[in-house]
Amino acid sequence: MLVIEDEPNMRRLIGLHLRQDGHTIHSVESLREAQQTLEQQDFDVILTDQKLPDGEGSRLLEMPGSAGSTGTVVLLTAFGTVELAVEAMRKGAFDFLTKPFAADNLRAVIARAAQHAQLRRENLLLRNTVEALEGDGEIYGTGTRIAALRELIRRVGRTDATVLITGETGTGKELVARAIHKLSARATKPLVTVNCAALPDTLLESELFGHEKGAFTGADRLRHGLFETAHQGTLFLDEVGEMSPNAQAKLLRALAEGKITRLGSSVSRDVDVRVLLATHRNLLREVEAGRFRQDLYYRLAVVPVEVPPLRERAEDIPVLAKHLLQQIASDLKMPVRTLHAKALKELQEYRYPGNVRELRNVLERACILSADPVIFSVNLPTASAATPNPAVPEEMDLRKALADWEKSAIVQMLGRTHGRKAEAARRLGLSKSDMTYKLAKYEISLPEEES
Ligand SMILES: Nc1ncnc2c1ncn2[C@@H]1O[C@H](COP(=O)(O)OP(=O)(O)OP(=O)(O)O)[C@@H](O)[C@H]1O
Repeated sequence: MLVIEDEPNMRRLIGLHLRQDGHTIHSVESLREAQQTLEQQDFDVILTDQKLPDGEGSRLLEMPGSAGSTGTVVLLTAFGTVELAVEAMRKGAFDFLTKPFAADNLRAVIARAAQHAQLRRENLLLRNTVEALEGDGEIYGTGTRIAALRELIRRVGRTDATVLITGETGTGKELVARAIHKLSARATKPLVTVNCAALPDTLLESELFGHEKGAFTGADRLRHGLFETAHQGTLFLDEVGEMSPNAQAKLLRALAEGKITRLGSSVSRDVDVRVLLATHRNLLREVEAGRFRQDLYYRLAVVPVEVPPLRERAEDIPVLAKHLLQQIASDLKMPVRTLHAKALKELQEYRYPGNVRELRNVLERACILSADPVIFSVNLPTASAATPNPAVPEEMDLRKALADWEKSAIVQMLGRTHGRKAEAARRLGLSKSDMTYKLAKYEISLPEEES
């Protein structure tokens, strides 16, 4: 609790009564001191005298970033100023007490205020839990790579380390972030997620760090940044590779010093936030290209967690597919479909440029289209199926990539046809002379009798 009262006797009396009820109390004597304290720290309940040496206590309700928005405010008013108190309640004060008051009265009002603050906190928590329940949060998979990932999550979960989660799109990076948060000591505090790619530069900054009223055109009121919202909890910055240099500099400061500054403000605030980040980019390459700050990279990459692409863990597909089919059935309110062995085989041979998210889409389509409770065949996008790795990197030599792919397709097909050139050419849709030309071009040699 924060108590703002300039009369020493009254301050002592209030402290005496409330400490008896187990409240922890911080006292100040003026509005100015109160504001400074509130800039550094949040309180559940704020009990303020209305008549303070430097102004009216109810002004706290209007000050940026203070009482009204973060704590439950109770006003102490002199006898005869009840109208003032009622007006303050309209502005968001929780209750008021008229001096002189009975100790019991004080304790009862503060107890209710504390309960209100507690409810508010629980409400926030509940909202987080509901969000987390959207998926059951479990990372499905039976393979060794998923087992290693789970083990790593368990280890970093217990710490407060900044974790950089990398992996292709749809591999489950957000799921990993949720799992880490859930295992941490911050699990009962908020997990706040921001997609850095979804917001333009300046908006991202004000979203993360907040802004004061009037900080820029359109900033018509104070806004708390998500760093403040995530106080004592976890902030998950998705697609961090897309951050502008400006935002990167501010993020670096927040991580290095544990302080943030709202746009348009000169006051820096302490924040206690654990940061998790994800990107589908190779950040080291972004550093080399001068698009990502090196100092920030080294701060982020303390504990890298890599989520492997789905095509490298086909052994996980049976379990994942089963789980996703149940999820789909419940989402679409339809009976659970099962997979025929043939369909499962098709799924395990596909390369999934969109990873688990794509697997889910494929299954959802199959569920909707299949009249049978058993899915015999899934409709996989053939164009991508024939492409070696459709996730296009930041820069590439397309001609070389195509040549490599062509060579690899020919070698694979020759393997399948046990080196029979004519058969391989037929299956690849090539003429015999084309095939001869390409074998020479790629220096593919065949056993004498076959070539
Ligand atoms: N191992 C897994 N077990 C269960 N569900 C998974 C698993 N991996 C991914 N999913 C599901 O796949 C979908 C995509 O996962 P998620 O959003 O975490 O991917 P992402 O890597 O963060 O994607 P992006 O890079 O596009 O943000 C989600 O619905 C998630 O629940």
